[in-house]
Amino acid sequence: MRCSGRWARAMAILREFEENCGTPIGKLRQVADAMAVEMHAGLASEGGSKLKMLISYVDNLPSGEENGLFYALDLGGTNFRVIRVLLGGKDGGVVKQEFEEVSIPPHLMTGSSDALFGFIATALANFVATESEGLHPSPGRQRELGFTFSFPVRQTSIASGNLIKWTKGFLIDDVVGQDVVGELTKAMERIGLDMRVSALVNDTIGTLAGGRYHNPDVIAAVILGTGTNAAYVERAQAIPKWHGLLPKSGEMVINMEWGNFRSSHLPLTEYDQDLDVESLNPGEQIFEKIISGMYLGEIVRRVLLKMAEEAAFFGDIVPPKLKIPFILRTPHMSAMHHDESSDLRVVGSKLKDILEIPHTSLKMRKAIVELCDIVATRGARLSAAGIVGIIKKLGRDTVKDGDKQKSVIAMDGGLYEHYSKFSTCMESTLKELLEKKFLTTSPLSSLTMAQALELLS
Ligand SMILES: Nc1ncnc2c1ncn2[C@@H]1O[C@H](COP(=O)(O)OP(=O)(O)O)[C@@H](O)[C@H]1O
Ligand SMILES: O=P(O)(O)OC[C@H]1O[C@@H](O)[C@H](O)[C@@H](O)[C@@H]1O
Repeated sequence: MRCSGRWARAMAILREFEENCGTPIGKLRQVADAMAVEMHAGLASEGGSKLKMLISYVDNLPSGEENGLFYALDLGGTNFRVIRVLLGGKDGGVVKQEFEEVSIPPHLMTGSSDALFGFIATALANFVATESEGLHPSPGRQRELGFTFSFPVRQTSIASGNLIKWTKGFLIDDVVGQDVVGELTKAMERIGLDMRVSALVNDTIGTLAGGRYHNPDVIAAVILGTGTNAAYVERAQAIPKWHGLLPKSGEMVINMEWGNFRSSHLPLTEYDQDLDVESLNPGEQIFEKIISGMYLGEIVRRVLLKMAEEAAFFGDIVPPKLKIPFILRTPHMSAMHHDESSDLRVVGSKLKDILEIPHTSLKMRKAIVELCDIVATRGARLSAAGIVGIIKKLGRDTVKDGDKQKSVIAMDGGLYEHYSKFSTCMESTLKELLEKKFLTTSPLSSLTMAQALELLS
């Protein structure tokens, strides 16, 4: 009786959580509409919305005919990458590329500016030293560097911008408000590395530019990695807060910083509130905290902890490791969620290896997989609603009769790339949102909305 009472209590906790995470199609439509409204508000004036809608100064996207040797570095929320690429012009495409990826030492995320940028400059110098034959710049030509920086920056030009705030797991006070290109340039000079930063872009804009290099129909980009964000191509005339010269192209890429989106329609739970309060940036990045890779595993841990504390889900003793924030990472959650074995042995091994919970029954493991599915489904469906918000803002959510318009969204990020149940759910939700919309407007169009919208990884 005691066990069955505990089991019932644990299942009640799980059912309540599932209820509060619900994303019925009507709610997703409200989220999409709210995203479009906030986009307009963020373009109208500085501070007009939680969406910063940052001007990127990128008003000319790649044509695919570029040529030459280029270096890039990408500072993300978890990984740091250095890349060199030789582009071969119209017919040559990407002739050769080499890259190295390193995990960012956690202590650098909360240390000093000199330590972080010194680490970056040194890694870059080491990479430049490995240039192989055929990958040298033309004699006398300074090496140029594209700097992809995955944090909100108020750009002051294509190659300069001041950090607005840190997000994800970073918190380095002496960089906030500083020009991150200046910080990197000083670090490169300190070690005698002769390179010029010719562009500073957010990683969503890098993804959009990379997508457009291959496909002229790319109009937006979404990152689902450690954090989440989106960028898209806006008409320069549609940016009231922009008082600069109108670009020749008539276009301006906008970094939405959609991770900071907030709406009363978002299905937030007590676990999300607690996670936010205890985070490095309380009150900020709420959308990011319920859909991106840094946080999904942590949400699962918090629900399991409540089930353990209030329903003795793992027995009379609450497993000590279960109390450690962020000990359960999203890749661990993903492995459990994708466990196809009949006895859910992957779930069992993760619980044993990560949380030191050696014995679990099959029905416990099934409940844990169900919990992973609830968290991932909410994140995936909200991501799709965000994309539909962009499409709606651009007036591309309906296809006029006979119109062959294609809207391609460039996708990137380790969560999207590796968590297949997440990305599959996101894509099916997009179809659900667009097909329904399509059927209520003009069912005779040559393209269904789902066909008119394509995701490019
Ligand atoms: N196998 C996986 N399953 C689910 N999520 C994953 C997996 N591997 C990585 N991730 C998520 O992707 C994030 C890394 O994203 P990535 O885009 O590679 O780097 P960054 O966020 O530093 O730019 C990790 O923080 C993690 O949350
Ligand atoms: O590539 P990452 O680390 O997942 O970053 C995605 C997004 O993470 C958010 O936290 C940042 O504010 C964005 O600027 C960034 O684009």
